[in-house]
Amino acid sequence: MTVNPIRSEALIRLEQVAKAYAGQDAPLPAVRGVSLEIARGDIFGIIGKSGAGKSTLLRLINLLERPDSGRVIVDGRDLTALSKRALRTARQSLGMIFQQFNLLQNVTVFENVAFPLRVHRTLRGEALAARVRECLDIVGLADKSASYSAQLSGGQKQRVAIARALASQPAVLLCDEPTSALDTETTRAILDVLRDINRRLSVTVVIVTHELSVVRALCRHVAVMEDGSVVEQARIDGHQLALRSALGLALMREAANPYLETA
Ligand SMILES: Nc1ncnc2c1ncn2[C@@H]1O[C@H](COP(=O)(O)OP(=O)(O)OP(=O)(O)O)[C@@H](O)[C@H]1O
Repeated sequence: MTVNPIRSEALIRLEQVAKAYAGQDAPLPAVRGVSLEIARGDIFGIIGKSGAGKSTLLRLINLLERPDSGRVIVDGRDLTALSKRALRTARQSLGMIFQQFNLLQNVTVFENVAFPLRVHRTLRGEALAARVRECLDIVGLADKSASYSAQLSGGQKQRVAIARALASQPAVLLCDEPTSALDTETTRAILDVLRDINRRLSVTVVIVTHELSVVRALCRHVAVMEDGSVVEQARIDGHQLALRSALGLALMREAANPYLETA
């Protein structure tokens, strides 16, 4: 069952989005007609076990995956109805970060952050340099501008990726398992950065994770996914989260006893 709590203002609205990948004999459904709303300014978690369709759902929001059916509405615009060119522009308001950081290896931190601004010709010269410095400052890496990715720790790499995602001043930051490659302490620091960006810059954060502790620490709302469907949505109040679905209860049991964790 998909529950849709009433929200003040939906920045992101998914209407019955479905996506199947080509299989050997028949298409393999990854997301099965999901509808949900994410409010402007929210920090929204998507949790579930491996293969549940979380990453696919996230990639449907910026149309990195195009839905087979359904509509993706961001800030009142139906992305599925846009031309390629209009979609390229619309995507600039949807920043994204990944588990493996996806930095360019052969250029400096500065050039990594400058990359989207150069590609989209948003800024140049001193204005571009000022924007890059501003973004590196937000993630606490102002002193690493001239470093290369190989010289950085995992946490620093993810900070650079966040700075790069912020360069185009997005309204939304889509985060695909951003802390799964990081240790506990670094995870906490990256979650602090994401919380700070949400609060100070009013960026709406959508985060895919298989860790309930990440949802508890960071999110205000969560959707639980199982086998391509959202089986439950819940609000997190002061880090308190009570899930009721069978999967939600299992996730809570596993989080209480990490040795059981299988996600
Ligand atoms: N590019 C692809 N081509 C074919 N099948 C895919 C592709 N991407 C995902 N799938 C399949 O779609 C289903 C959902 O995958 P998805 O990565 O969205 O799940 P997930 O919940 O994010 O899992 P994980 O936590 O392991 O990343 C899985 O069965 C997966 O094997």
